[in-house]
Amino acid sequence: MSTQTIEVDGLRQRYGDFEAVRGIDFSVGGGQLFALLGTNGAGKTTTMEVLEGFRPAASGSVRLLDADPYRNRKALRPRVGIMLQESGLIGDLTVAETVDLWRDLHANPISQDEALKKVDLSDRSGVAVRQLSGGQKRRLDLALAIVGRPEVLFLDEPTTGMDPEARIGTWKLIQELVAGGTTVLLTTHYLEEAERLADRIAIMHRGEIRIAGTVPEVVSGHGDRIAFRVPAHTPIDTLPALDGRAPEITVADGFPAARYTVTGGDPDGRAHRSMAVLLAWTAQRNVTLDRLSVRPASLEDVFLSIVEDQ
Ligand SMILES: Nc1ncnc2c1ncn2[C@@H]1O[C@H](COP(=O)(O)OP(=O)(O)OP(=O)(O)O)[C@@H](O)[C@H]1O
Repeated sequence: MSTQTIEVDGLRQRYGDFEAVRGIDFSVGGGQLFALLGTNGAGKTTTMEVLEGFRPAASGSVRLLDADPYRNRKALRPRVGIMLQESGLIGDLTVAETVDLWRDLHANPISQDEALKKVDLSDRSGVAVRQLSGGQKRRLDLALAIVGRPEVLFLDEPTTGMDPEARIGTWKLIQELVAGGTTVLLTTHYLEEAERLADRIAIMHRGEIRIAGTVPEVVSGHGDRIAFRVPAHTPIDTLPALDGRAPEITVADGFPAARYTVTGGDPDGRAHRSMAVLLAWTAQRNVTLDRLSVRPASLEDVFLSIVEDQ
């Protein structure tokens, strides 16, 4: 018996000759939220579809609630909530009728009122689905996914198309569900969403998981960033190499801007030693650096370094 609610070992998936998922491993414990991030076409939805039982694993092993999700799809269905990337809502039904239709599929659903309240659609209950905005349809999709009190929730880009207020409301709801013990697998293109919600993340690219862990684990080891602008006409070709790297120079509004990535060489102080070298250079030349900033690598920096590194 597995202690993990979701377990993926060596999963591979093909469409004809094209291998969309190339041997990935991850697991998600009960009451945890795991976020799959990645480029378009990285294989996130394909991975989720295997876990949802829509298709068998071509190779490798996938377990959901200690069962094979494809073979045991019928038995697992009442325990699982699914919010697909594209919804299959019926345009002629009202919001309330749609929720009731889904409630009828479950043994112990939450009430219609509660479902609509959770996604802030109570005032739209009598409106035909076709008249909802894109963001409101996403919220209805979420209500349908949680109506049966699922133990595991699959959310494929849940907040795409939502305005900032709806997105924050949705994050709050997801956090409440996780706090109540629901296990969530989420895909998203919003790095902030993953940072806010996820216990652990994985960044996928071209069918592979390139890095995984908690957000601090994922960004650690990717160094500090030093950035600044210098006055026009400063001899930037004399800027020192820091941590063995020349600066990346761009010109914005007529001012040369420099950026360094500092990854090592200063175990206890990170960018401190590099900063000392840089400030010595400014003192020698009597140059004042404008908008000088030093910060640790962000999730976006790590994401871009993975995507740019073909
Ligand atoms: N039914 C299909 N037939 C053929 N190829 C497919 C099919 N579904 C997906 N693919 C291909 O498999 C790859 C992975 O697609 P998938 O939808 O899993 O990616 P994703 O990471 O979810 O992307 P996105 O962020 O754009 O939603 C893509 O190159 C896609 O074109």
